[in-house]
Amino acid sequence: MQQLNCRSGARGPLRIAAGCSPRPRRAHAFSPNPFNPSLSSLATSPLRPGRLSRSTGLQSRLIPAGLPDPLAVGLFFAPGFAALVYAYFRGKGNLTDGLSRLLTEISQGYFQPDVGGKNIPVAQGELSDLAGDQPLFKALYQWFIESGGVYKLVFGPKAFIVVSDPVVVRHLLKDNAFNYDKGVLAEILEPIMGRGLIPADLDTWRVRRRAVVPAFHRQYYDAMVTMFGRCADRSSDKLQALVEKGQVGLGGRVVDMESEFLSLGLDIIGLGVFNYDFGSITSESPVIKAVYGVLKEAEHRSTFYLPYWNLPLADVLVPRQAKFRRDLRVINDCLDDLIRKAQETRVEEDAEALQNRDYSKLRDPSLLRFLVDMRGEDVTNKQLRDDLMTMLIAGHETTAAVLTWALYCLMQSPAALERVLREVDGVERGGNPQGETVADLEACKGDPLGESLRMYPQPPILIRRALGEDVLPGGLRGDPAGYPIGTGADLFISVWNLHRSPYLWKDPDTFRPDRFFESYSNPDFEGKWAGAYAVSGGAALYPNEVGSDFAFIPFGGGARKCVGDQFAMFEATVALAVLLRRFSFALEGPPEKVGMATGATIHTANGLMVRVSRRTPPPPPPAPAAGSPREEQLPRQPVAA
Ligand code: HEM
Repeated sequence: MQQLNCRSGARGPLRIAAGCSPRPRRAHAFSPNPFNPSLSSLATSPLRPGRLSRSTGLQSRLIPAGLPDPLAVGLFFAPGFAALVYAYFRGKGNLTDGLSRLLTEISQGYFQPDVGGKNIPVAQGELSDLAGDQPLFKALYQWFIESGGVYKLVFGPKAFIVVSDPVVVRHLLKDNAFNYDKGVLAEILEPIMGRGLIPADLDTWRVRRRAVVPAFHRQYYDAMVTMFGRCADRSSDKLQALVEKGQVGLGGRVVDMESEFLSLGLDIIGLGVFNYDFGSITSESPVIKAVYGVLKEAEHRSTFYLPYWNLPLADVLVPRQAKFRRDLRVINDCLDDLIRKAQETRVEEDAEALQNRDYSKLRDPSLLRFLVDMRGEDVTNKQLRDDLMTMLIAGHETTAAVLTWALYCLMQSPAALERVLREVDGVERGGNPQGETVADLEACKGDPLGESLRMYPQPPILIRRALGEDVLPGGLRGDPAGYPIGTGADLFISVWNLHRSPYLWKDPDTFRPDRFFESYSNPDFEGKWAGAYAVSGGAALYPNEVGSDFAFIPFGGGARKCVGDQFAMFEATVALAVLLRRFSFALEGPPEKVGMATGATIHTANGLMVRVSRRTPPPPPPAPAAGSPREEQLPRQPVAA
């Protein structure tokens, strides 16, 4: 573990401390973008020890909202040149650090609005200290161990409060959830998702959430599970063909399974959300290319320092912005066409009648159909498009990433894999899981999938911005008086830290699906954290934030919790079951070679290269006698208390 020096009120040439920015909507030009705070594109030197101090809590605004654009543009570019000079004359020669130091001095000199958080410990250092070879969410872990569950991370004139404590997370996501919006994340996503659920302002969110949630109902899931099986069969057939080509003398064929899961995820989300078959498992099309282009751009924006997309004439002057616009147009045209067709065939009914339609006979069971047919929902086409785009993006990479890391973990854990195989061979009885069987699969109830989501949360960081003043609870060993923060304070909820916290989990870095059958508590919380009780095998579909009192938040929690959680868990379960039954997977090369990179989700740095070979499943065991406990058939390894 890297050592960090603590000192109070550090000042001097290396210091970059400033404070939280109060919503500089127009140009928070120099804030690193935390949607994916890897900063890898900025890093020019390896991670070095940073310094921690108690903050003076200076808050800054770089460019006040309301400035005319030409001035904003001038302010936007000028510091870049100045930073070059500054970095040069301060003898460091690192543009990023020079820029950051310069901004600190400017912000401390001229812009010091107060958004609170004065008593929160501050992590300080060069920007390059915070980056390096590893993604930033991993660097955040080191500061967490040093400075506790609430600390401030400062970049130039911006600061983010990093939260890794379940007591504080519960406060942010549940107890005082409506005091927060998505802040910087919404600013990045708004050009793509408009006012879809993720970036939506609270008023829009309330209306759309009420409309969208009923669309995820029992019959819909049954239809989806059948569709998941069909798409997984397509993936299987493709793998089968690849394996047959490479089988002779090689013991299998090396395939990038991450890429296969991305294709599978895209086809599934297209069919489930707007009944559009991308067919990406087997082909390429302009729409698929455009979707990947937009996803890539979203990711790039999340790692880039300057919001070039807000600049006047960016569409003309910045080639990637021009490409982004073209890609967005292709997708929007496709979505508009689907929406138009759905509008033309609209049959209005109330939500209950819609849920009781016979989904086994529906040609279009999609969410779009439901949303268009809902009585009284005079929603604009633009809003519908925003909703669909949001779900397309939110539901694609996330599930693919879960499958990628679940397979990665299972390939290295023969005992866990063996248990999953016994189950999929037994429960499926030769066919794909259907609506009634899928929830019986322990894999679905979360053991391996839940455990891989614990180790590789998607996304690894949630983002919030305070809409009003608040006092964050102190949490474990924090300030007992709590931490007052003001309007505009930006927060990272580090799901990675929470899920790997040594205060919340036994062996946090070990893949151990059985952990969800155990209970865990920590008296150091002095009753403020209820602990995690055994959740698997119970009524919950998967281990979740309720059973862990916000120590485990794979789908967030509270009002803004993921609407697609069950969709995703069913999808991942079916895909895993279908593929594991037909194929054997072995990691090609050492696990470290896989590496980690982060965008909106954690993906591999080098692909998940896997040797795939055919597997002959054993004959299914006899059906269990009515009422016999499942546990007898599926003995589990004993788990240490
Ligand atoms: C394993 C897959 C998935 C994971 C890990 C995941 C994770 C999450 C998380 C953590 C949030 C909360 C974000 C926050 O609080 O800032 C969220 C929100 C959301 N997710 Fe998912 N998600 C997944 C799949 C899906 C799918 C399949 C869909 C759609 C079909 C979806 C749609 C959404 C939407 C619309 C929101 C915003 C909810 C709101 O603000 O009301 N997600 N997701």
